[in-house]
Amino acid sequence: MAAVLKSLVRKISFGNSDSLQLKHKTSIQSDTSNTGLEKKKRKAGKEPNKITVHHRISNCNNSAEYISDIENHIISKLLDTGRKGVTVDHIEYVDVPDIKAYGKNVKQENISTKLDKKRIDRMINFDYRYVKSKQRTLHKTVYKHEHNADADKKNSEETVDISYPAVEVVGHGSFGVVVTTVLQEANQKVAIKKVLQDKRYKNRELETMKLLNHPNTIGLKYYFYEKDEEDEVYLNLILDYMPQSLYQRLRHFVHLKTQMPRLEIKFYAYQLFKALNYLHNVSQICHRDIKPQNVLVDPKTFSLKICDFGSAKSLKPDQPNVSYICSRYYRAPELMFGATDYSNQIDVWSSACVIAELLLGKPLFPGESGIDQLVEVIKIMGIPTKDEISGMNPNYKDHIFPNVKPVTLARLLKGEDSDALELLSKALRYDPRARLPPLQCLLLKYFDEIKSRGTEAYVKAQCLRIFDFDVQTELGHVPPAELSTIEVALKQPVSQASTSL
Ligand SMILES: Nc1ncnc2c1ncn2[C@@H]1O[C@H](COP(=O)(O)OP(=O)(O)OP(=O)(O)O)[C@@H](O)[C@H]1O
Repeated sequence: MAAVLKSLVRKISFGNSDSLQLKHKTSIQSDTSNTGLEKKKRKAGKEPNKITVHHRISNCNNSAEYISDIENHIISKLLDTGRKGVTVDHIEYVDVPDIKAYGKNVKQENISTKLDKKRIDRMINFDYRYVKSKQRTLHKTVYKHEHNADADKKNSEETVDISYPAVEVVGHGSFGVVVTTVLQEANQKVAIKKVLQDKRYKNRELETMKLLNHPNTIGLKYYFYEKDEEDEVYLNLILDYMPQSLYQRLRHFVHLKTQMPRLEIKFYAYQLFKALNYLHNVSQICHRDIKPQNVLVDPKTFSLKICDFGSAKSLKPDQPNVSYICSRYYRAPELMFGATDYSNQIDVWSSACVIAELLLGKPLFPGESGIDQLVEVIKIMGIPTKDEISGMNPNYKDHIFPNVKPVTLARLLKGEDSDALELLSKALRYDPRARLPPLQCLLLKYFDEIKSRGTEAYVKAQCLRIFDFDVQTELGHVPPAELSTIEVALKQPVSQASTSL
């Protein structure tokens, strides 16, 4: 089977032109010769200089990973050749192999139907224009972002000049490209996220990032705008650099057919909830798209920072919010029930899904569609009770559910210690009001291991300063009567904390 996997070959064809072709909407075709676009180009005598890339994928677990692999391949090709104005015309399926999914052989007889068409369309229509040659040094005048803790004073917006060699693409999503580079003045590695700016609106991601100042959220250093030849404005966010996303880190272990070390998971889980406590209570922001791709880590130090605040929002109790947010596998059930008055607790559900995925090596609820997502949740968590449904969305009347005997979290996690199960079962409650808030998650027994003095884990935790909480801000929402107990419990195992009180 390995041989078949290794020979997974895809053909990617793209054309080269100085004028922009990216506004064209093309569709995926197994044969380009008869597409409307091809016919049009031939008629106009503008057949672009065609290149076919044979792309060899060594391993591939799912369609998203497969597409992202192709995308990265195209971008590195563009960087190598210094090409501009490239359009991906089509993706052609050459071979249909069996694919290994999380260690199991899965027959992918019809991969083209399994691929997420939206994602392929996005890639075909993706703007590759600003992928520039590796060689040049860029000089920019940028706004320097300095967080001002004093809420009355505005964040400073002085401009400074920076320069950096052009870039290496590390990732891209629906809204832009992320590249990494080194700022020459400070010899500092950074990531630059470039997004198309809708002139009619303030960019919410920039506004959100200006509010943030926490070791577990990605920091904004500078930002600048630039225009392309078509007068489109792009916003560039210059961010703290982190070596990997949790998605990449997990893939590393899956490919090695090993598990992510349990202690490493614990460090990430702790910092994830610590970041949520800050976002929800200090910045008053709900991230709304927690997923492994949006959690960045440094596997050497185990430090963690949440990124991508493009969907983040300050939720106000009297204002409705869209329920079609958050990536499918990580979507809280109240969103699937169409709630528009949901709370910050949707992030707790998503984070628990991420932690479960690290433990299991595969997504906990891998729904294939919006509705299938709820079925996946019910398969493990069981059918929600009437009260739970009302806690998610009191207006939801349609109560027909598949009659399934739940697998249960306990059975799914039977190899894990009971403390991990306690954390997940308290964070994965249907009713968001019963779901444990982030600060309470940090007090669970699961985290005692990293609080035990004299251990290596404790030394690592001290280096990361993960037990440092700002009492005024991060613990500002704690009732005064509970503050000292919680402060102690955050720093040492709960049993020790209670004996010292
Ligand atoms: N500061 C950073 N340091 C290193 N890599 C980063 C950084 N920010 C983002 N990345 C990489 O780029 C990817 C995409 O970033 P981000 O999620 O912010 O973009 P996006 O366009 O909003 O993506 P999506 O639409 O998929 O949510 C991340 O998954 C990560 O791999």
